Amino acid sequence: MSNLELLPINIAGEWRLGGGGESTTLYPATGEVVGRLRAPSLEDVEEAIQKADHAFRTSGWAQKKPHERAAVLHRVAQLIRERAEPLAQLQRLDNGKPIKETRMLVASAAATFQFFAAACETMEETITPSRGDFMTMSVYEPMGVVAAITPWNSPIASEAQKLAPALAAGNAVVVKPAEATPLLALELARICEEAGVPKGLVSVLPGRGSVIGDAITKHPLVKRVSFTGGTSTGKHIAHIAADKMMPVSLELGGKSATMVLADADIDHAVNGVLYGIFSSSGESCIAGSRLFVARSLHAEFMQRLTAKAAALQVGDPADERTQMGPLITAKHRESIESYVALGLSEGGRLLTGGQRPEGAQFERGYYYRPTIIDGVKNDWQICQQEIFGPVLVAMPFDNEDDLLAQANDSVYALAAGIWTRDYKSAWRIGRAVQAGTVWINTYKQFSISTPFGGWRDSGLGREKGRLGIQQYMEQKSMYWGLNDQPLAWAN
Ligand SMILES: NC(=O)c1ccc[n+]([C@@H]2O[C@H](COP(=O)([O-])OP(=O)(O)OC[C@H]3O[C@@H](n4cnc5c(N)ncnc54)[C@H](O)[C@@H]3O)[C@@H](O)[C@H]2O)c1
Ligand SMILES: O=S(=O)(O)c1ccc(CO)cc1
Repeated sequence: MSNLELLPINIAGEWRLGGGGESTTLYPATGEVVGRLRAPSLEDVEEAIQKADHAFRTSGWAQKKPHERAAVLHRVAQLIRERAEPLAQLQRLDNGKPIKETRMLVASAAATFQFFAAACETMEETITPSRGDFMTMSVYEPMGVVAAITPWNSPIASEAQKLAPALAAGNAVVVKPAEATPLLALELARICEEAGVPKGLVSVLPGRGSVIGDAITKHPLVKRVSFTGGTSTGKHIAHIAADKMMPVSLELGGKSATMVLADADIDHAVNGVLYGIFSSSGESCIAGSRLFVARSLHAEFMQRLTAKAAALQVGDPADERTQMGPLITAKHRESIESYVALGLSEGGRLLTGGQRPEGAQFERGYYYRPTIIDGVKNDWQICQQEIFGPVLVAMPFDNEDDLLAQANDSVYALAAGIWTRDYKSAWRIGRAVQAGTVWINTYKQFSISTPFGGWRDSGLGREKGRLGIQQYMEQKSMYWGLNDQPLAWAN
């Protein structure tokens, strides 16, 4: 497939080859080339941002009545649904996620556009009765050009989560997808164009983060960056933003605690813990990667968990039965292998996995077996660093205080899971655990109307939810004088 034609990229509505170097997208299950493009040059970035700003000011998108913008975004949702299967297959080729999961991601992308279409139509400016002889009004204005910088693990979902509210709010958007997975962002831009988003309002600039991402973030016409990715990149972006006094939202890494109490429904908890860590091959910011099990249940639970983990269907992402596909790249697999070696050298006990699967079907892809390391201590590096792969570390706890002290002892605070039949324990622990999202007797479930984001090193700001649109707008308070008398001094 390496004689594939070079794909055009979208520079402010013009589909053409970028002026930068060639980059290829590999299918992680086989290493085959599934996409080739030329990255944008820095001149292309400049042109895209200048034209996006021009389109923002002249296309009339920001001035459209909200229901008119909503109609276009509803069409985007409709087109995504009509093309759901090809989009799901493209996402599978782009990053190797099993087809069952990519179908869910595509459905969620359509729902995201639908939700923000409705949010834009129903968002009201507020008028408040006020002190004195004036009426006050709080209104929201679009910002101009905003940037969406996304990672490789769930491109269509993270791109929809940024594009939909940013467009709903009336902005122009520059999307910078991850180097490894540019294909979905390009398709989404085509769909937006077809649905009636004005030309020039959306650009897709794939390329190296340290070059293209940096140039976008620093550009004076870029008024906001919505970033999803690693914590160190997020901090770098926050520094640039501070210099520009630019608002940012940062959806970053995690090392989420899953807690199984002594009274948990064991079957459900085993299933939930497995899904929480091994779906998406653990390449998920919210992966439940640190497991705490009540000491009285620990031995039995680990035995059942290990047996089920070892039996998970690892294999071809195109196969409907596959539960775990390959990792994104050979290099990422090497990083996971070195984390496992580190955990074992720290004293962890390998219960299952810890190696590549054997067999002809695994030879070309970047596969790794579901891995569980027990007997760790929460302050070991294997428990503190985000691995972003199919590696679960497990340890017992003695009581609620001990559990909370360990669960909260992390620089990350993105998500947590609690498995218990006792609603009072669930409430107490759920309130005391430090995390942006807490799942009780479930895991890794989402509603577009519920805000999502992290605390501490897991991020700043929230995406989704009714207020998700407001982060793409500047708020303005207006005072209307109602007094016929001249303004008095010093009131
Ligand atoms: N909290 C969330 O919602 C969420 C969701 C998915 C992934 N993540 C996190 O993403 C990480 C994995 O993704 P990744 O490896 O692609 O992350 P990454 O930080 O390396 O890259 C993310 C994006 O940032 C770009 N980038 C890199 N350097 C940049 C710079 N200097 N300026 C601007 N942009 C730059 C990359 O090109 C890419 O598009 C994990 O840490 C994971 O936890 C978080
Ligand atoms: O890291 S992922 O599991 O892909 C993921 C996708 C979406 C969201 C928020 O909607 C969070 C994490």
